[in-house]
Amino acid sequence: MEDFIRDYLREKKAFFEQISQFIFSHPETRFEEYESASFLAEACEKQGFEVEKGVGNIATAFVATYGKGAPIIGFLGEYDALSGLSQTPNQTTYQPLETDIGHGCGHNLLGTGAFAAACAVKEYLDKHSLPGTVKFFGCPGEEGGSGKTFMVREGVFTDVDAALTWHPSPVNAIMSASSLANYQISFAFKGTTSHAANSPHLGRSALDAVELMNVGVNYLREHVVPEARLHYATTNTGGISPNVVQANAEVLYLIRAPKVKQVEDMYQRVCKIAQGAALMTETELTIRFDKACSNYIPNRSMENMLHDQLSKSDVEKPTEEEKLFAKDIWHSLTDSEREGYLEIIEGFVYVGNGEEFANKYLAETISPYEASDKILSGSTDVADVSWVVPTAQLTAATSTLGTPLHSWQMTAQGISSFAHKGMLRAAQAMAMTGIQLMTDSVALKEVKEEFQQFTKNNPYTCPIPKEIQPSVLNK
Ligand SMILES: Nc1ccc(C(=O)N[C@@H](CCC(=O)O)C(=O)O)cc1
Repeated sequence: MEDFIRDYLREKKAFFEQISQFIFSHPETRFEEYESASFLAEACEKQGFEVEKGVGNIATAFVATYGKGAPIIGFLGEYDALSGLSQTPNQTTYQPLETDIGHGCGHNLLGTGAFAAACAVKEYLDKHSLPGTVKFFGCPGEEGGSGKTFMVREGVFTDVDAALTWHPSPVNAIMSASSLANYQISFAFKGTTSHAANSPHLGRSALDAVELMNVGVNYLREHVVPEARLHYATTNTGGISPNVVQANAEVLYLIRAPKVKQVEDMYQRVCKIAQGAALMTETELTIRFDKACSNYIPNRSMENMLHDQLSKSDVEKPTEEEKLFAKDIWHSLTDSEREGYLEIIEGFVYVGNGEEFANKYLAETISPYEASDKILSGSTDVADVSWVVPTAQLTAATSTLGTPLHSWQMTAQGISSFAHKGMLRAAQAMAMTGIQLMTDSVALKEVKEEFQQFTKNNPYTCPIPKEIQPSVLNK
């Protein structure tokens, strides 16, 4: 089986690279991934999958299905990009492009790798006339959108027995840690315009309200759980004229903590601060819930399987050219980024002291597996899938050690030959685990029992209120 998967993915390397390149060169932000989603969906159709578009009431979400009956194994693919992260690929200096959007989190690789895994499983099922269904989930809006959380709420994953996914990074490891739950909410203040010099007493400044709210939240930070994170972006400053009192201003808050309940409590307190700011400035406050996601629930049985398969994965060694490119990327990082390279990979649950990386810029080894009880300081909507379907995720080395996510260097390496090798390594490990789950009923049973054990005592509630629909980025 291993040989079949490896050979299949090697043979189709150029095909998958071209898909990753297409997504990379059509970067689109949350819920506007029209080009990327149709390209991938069409590729699924051409491979013989049946495609249902617009699932979960999201235009850029889709499910591609192949096969018959149980078990149903799902691969989760993302393809959204980020604002502010455009960069000329394969360059080692900062060279943003005219378009502001770029693949600074490697989702062109993520989506394509998961698709490649689904294709490899399909080929294997075909060859051996095996029962079972493979599904590729086209999941939009991971960045600031929680697309999968909406999809979970709409029942898109209901019939799936197990789900697999991965994320690009500088190392090969099993992402066995939890992640932070979060809420994203917009606070809009409405005041009264006025001449800022002639009649300032008649104006009521919405911008003042935003500033006072931010000051209030700065004081809140001292009194929340230590893992909590509170970020904000001022999405409307009210205009560019200092001599006009700003009548409309808006701030978007991202509130994170290990548990949804903790996020909810902080959210209630942030709302009080916003109300206080409105009271102080005599402005009117409108609160709009934007999106939310849960904390990630690991499945140890599946992680063990995934680690065994990842350890069997085999890709071509880095070339001299790739090593030189990586060296230049390494030197483009700041001192703190280089010094903190271990911290970054520990965030992906790399286990070790880094000694195997001495004088190296690219990881070639597979990290030992550890059932981590850590909580990553980031969030992912894969978390909501993990509450309703047994889920496991790995990470594969696609970038130079020290490369932070959401950096121009991450975009710069997004379609490099090394990144594509990592993408195919991830596809191999996921496909082999998928087949194992489909053919070894004892293994699947163990995975499902562990999941049921958890859900029995921890029922899932979607953190996004019923009436909230996905929305595009406020540009
Ligand atoms: N394996 C990973 C999965 C997600 C991320 C990540 O950066 N996620 C965004 C998602 C934010 C959101 O939930 O809106 C973040 O934490 O800021 C990082 C590594």
